[in-house]
Amino acid sequence: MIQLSDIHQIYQGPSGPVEALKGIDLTVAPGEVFGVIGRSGAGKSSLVRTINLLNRPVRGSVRVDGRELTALDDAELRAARQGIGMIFQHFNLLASRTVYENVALPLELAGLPPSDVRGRVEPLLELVGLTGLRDRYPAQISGGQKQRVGIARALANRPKVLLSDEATSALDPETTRSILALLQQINREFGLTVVLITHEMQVIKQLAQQVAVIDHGRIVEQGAVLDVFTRPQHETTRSLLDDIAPQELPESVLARIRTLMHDGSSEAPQLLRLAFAGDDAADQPLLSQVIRRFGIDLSIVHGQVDEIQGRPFGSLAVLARGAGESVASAVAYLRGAGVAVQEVAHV
Ligand SMILES: Nc1ncnc2c1ncn2[C@@H]1O[C@H](COP(=O)(O)OP(=O)(O)OP(=O)(O)O)[C@@H](O)[C@H]1O
Repeated sequence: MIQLSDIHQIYQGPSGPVEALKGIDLTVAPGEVFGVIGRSGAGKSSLVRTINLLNRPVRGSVRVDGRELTALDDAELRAARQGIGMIFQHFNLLASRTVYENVALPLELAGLPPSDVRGRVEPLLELVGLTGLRDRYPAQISGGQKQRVGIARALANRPKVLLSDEATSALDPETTRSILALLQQINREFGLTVVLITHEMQVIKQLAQQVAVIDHGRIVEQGAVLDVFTRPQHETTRSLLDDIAPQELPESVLARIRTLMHDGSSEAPQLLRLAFAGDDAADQPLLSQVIRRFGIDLSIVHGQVDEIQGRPFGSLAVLARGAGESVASAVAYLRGAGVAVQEVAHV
């Protein structure tokens, strides 16, 4: 649905050129929710605004729904943009227009007669739960309600793609969850392709199926959310994941592990960090299997289990103790069963 190839963006800053995007390649499949995450200044806004050419790259190709947008003239681009809705962090509503009139605006601009406009706007207000607030002005509704207006307006032209530029960053956690649930409903009901940018892993966790991590204008890691969460490869990904799943063990736990590791027994235990995701690895009694099969002892020293879009995702720190190669064999067995195992050498 979306294909970005070798995208470069350079801005003229006060102290010289700023290279904001340095050769981005990205493919988003139809109907997918694709998240782009990065720290402030990484290039997220520049990237998402490239997809509808609000931001025209200095180099590279932007293909959306089979069309090369960079090759279109102004009129063609305006028409193509009707297929790409967008929502914003600060909602960008017109203060002088009511909720209804804000949602109607893109349809009026597209030249639809008022009766057709009504036929489109009313179901959209119902979809986003704002029918009762249709005559209010933006100043008279909450932030979450403003974003619902933004979503209804973005859907007015029945786009195939929805771009979300930090759409929940100005909202509290509970309102964020309800807006993300609405976006998920829209993605499922209409098969809309969604590209969202965020600096919060929580947003990726709740909504995205695929994720790309952007750092200093480059994609440093990308893949299915479950894979990236269980096997983060890049330092930036690990530090972003820290917000929802701490990558380092707390000092109090490390102190306990040090005591257990030096308790004077003949076999020094090995500290293992296990990360599992998805139904297969989580549902099997893997720990009891390796204990029986390889005759090892396992003590769980730390752990947490969470959920990504209804699928289990968790991490455990265990001390494994066994004779000869038994722990190494158990590690190989766990890896074979889809568990990411990290052998921690120094505590
Ligand atoms: N119009 C501009 N002129 C000059 N530099 C810019 C312009 N827009 C963005 N930049 C710079 O380009 C880089 C990427 O900015 P961008 O806004 O895309 O990042 P971001 O990841 O969205 O950050 P944030 O989350 O803080 O908005 C930053 O160094 C920023 O300062």
